[in-house]
Amino acid sequence: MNGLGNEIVVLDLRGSGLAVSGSQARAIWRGEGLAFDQLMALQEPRSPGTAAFVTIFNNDGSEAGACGNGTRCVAWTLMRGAPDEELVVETIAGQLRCRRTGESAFAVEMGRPRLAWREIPLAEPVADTRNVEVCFELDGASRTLRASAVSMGNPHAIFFPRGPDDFDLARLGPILERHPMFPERANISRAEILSRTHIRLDVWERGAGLTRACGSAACAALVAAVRDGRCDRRAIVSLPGGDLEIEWRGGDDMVVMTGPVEFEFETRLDPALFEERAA
Ligand SMILES: N[C@@H](CCC[C@H](N)C(=O)O)C(=O)O
Repeated sequence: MNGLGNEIVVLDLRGSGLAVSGSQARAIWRGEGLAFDQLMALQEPRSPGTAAFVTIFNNDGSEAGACGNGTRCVAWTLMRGAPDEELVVETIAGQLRCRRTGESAFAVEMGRPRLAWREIPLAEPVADTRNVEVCFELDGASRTLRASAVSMGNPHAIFFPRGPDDFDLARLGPILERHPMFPERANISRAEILSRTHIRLDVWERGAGLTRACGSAACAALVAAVRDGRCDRRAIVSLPGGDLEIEWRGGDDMVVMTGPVEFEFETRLDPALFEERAA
């Protein structure tokens, strides 16, 4: 499947008694036609009232606590052929309520943003996480950039450069993703405020690189823009793959992401094959 071109494999392991490891996820990514940005592995629910437990892998085999585009794909998969219009899934970061808003469109309550330095996490105390100083060497010269850091269940650093040419994401993404300030690495975004209700966003994803869209980054970017007083609480976030609507609700602090999904194809995997490839 894909969510705005963010390539997602939904692997339904419910009822199989199987689990997938990081090295198996990497092996699946090498399977023919299966290259993904994220793999969403569905397992039996762990908490009452939830439809499935979802383990999220990036294509480098690392695990993530959140994936907005992938969660919409999971909602589509779980609601397929069922009359349900709403369900809750669980990840290591918490429970996410998903609601159908159109034939192939879903709204996901992505959780409350975590803004304290320990929660993101950052490597050292930072009083104002809207203004995190990141120093590094590039071409033999020292550079300092400032990011707004937000966790949406996964760590995000949002940069607001003067113009897109001031921030070469393909070059800076891999350096900043692994910067010592981000002990669990970070998703790196370049954001441009087009108006109070419109943000343009490009994302270098932790564990996956440049992608056409990243739902949790879109949420983090709106939160960062609202914290700076630059955007209203509801805005369109335009990514290379298309638009997401993001709202950071004032009442309950919840961030809600709404957008489409696309089904591409379905196949069956032989677990033995991927055991061999992972070895
Ligand atoms: N594509 C995702 C984010 C996936 C996880 C991320 N790369 C991480 O490691 O935190 C999205 O749509 O949110």
